[in-house]
Amino acid sequence: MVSSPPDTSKTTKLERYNSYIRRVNSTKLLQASSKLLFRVTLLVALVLILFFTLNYPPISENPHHIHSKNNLFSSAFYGSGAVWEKQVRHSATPHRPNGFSVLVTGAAGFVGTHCSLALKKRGDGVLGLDNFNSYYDPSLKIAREMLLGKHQIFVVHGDINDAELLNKLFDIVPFSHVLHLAAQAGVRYAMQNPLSYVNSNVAGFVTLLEVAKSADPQPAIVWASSSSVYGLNTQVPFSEGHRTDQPASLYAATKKAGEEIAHTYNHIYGLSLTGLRFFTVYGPWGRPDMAYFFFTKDILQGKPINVYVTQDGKEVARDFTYIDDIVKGCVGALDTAEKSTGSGGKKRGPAQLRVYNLGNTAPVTVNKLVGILESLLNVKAKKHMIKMPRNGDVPYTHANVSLACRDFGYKPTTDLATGLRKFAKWYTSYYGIASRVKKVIRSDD
Ligand SMILES: O=C(O)[C@H]1O[C@H](OP(=O)(O)OP(=O)(O)OC[C@H]2O[C@@H](n3ccc(=O)[nH]c3=O)[C@H](O)[C@@H]2O)[C@H](O)[C@@H](O)[C@H]1O
Repeated sequence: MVSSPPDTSKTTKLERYNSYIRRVNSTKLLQASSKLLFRVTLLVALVLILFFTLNYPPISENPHHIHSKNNLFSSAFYGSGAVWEKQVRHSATPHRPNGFSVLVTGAAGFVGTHCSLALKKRGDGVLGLDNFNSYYDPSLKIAREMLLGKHQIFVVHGDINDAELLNKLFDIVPFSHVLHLAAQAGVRYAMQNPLSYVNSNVAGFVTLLEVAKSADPQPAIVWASSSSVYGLNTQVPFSEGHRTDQPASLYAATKKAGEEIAHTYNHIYGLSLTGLRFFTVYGPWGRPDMAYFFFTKDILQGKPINVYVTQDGKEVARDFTYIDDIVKGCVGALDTAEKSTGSGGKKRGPAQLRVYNLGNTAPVTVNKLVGILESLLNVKAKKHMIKMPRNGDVPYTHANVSLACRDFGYKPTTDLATGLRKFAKWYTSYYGIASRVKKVIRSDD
């Protein structure tokens, strides 16, 4: 018996129909998912655009992006655009007849903040520039920036090595002066991170000078050199004419290089340049990497501190200089700075080239400094007297300031005990521990 083939016509139809439905469904699914994908991509793109627009420079470089949104003057939140330019121009515009228009580099730094406030207070226009690097706690720099913001001083977040940004700032503002304080500071850190000194103190300085020499008008430049350039010099007190060709640290060597570079730009392009050799500056809003600052912190926390003595057991001393005296010196140097003589990158005649010591003229041993802190804080320090490590430190500094006195009346007026009391008062209030350290508060009443 021959069996007839089974009737598959029904099942075949059904299968075809099912396969058709599957195809339709998968096409629909494909269309739906591509729509979804398109919308998600659009959303991500929008979020990214918003993120990068609102966070220029990037968050990693702009740690205070959250609080700065609401403060017109507290941050260069936009790296370009009409609003940003308006802020730059407004901040740099003087508010007194014949007032200066000063670009302050390192404006969120210790000396930069104090100088910016002093200049603004007397009616000069001040524009800050700072890269907010993390050499020490950037939150302190941010707090300083907020203080500047309260006084209508705008700080651009940027680096002195960014020639494009510098050119842009000079395009917007015809700066009469630059107070150049941005630098890699710290004597001993140079052994850990030597290239950061070359990058900021040499390359950054040259970048700034390159822009300044081409600017029209060329600004007069006052900049921070350092007492450390005296290095192994043994003649005291240190005078500007003494030898400075034996730096003891790379920090000192880069500051000395800055002085030579200043000579070159003055010689070739007619830039007016004044270098100020600061002597161990201290005070409120100071640098946490400096001994007086971290000694205060450690003493209050009951931690031991290392007090250095020389290799032959002698006490180490510094010509500690209070910040207000340094500010007066910086302002005096700006006030007496002559105009640069060049234009369009060409020298038109000889220009001013100066170097001054700005110190206190009264060296104090580090041991004595610790004694003053102990009495202010009412805490006994756990002192370890150890031999000064061979890391670039010098045993002694002492400034002769007669040149600065002659040329702009520089006369330091704050002794170490008075200045440290002001520092300790600020420190305990800033870190919210004033009530624990009653003596500081009482003594300032
Ligand atoms: O005039 C300058 O041009 C420089 O001044 C400052 O350098 P210095 O004078 O070395 O200040 P700072 O470190 O506070 O040490 C103070 C004293 O404490 C001693 N010191 C230091 C550390 C320690 O643990 N123990 C100690 O005894 C140490 O031996 C020293 O005797 C700036 O930091 C620098 O950026 C630059 O501006």
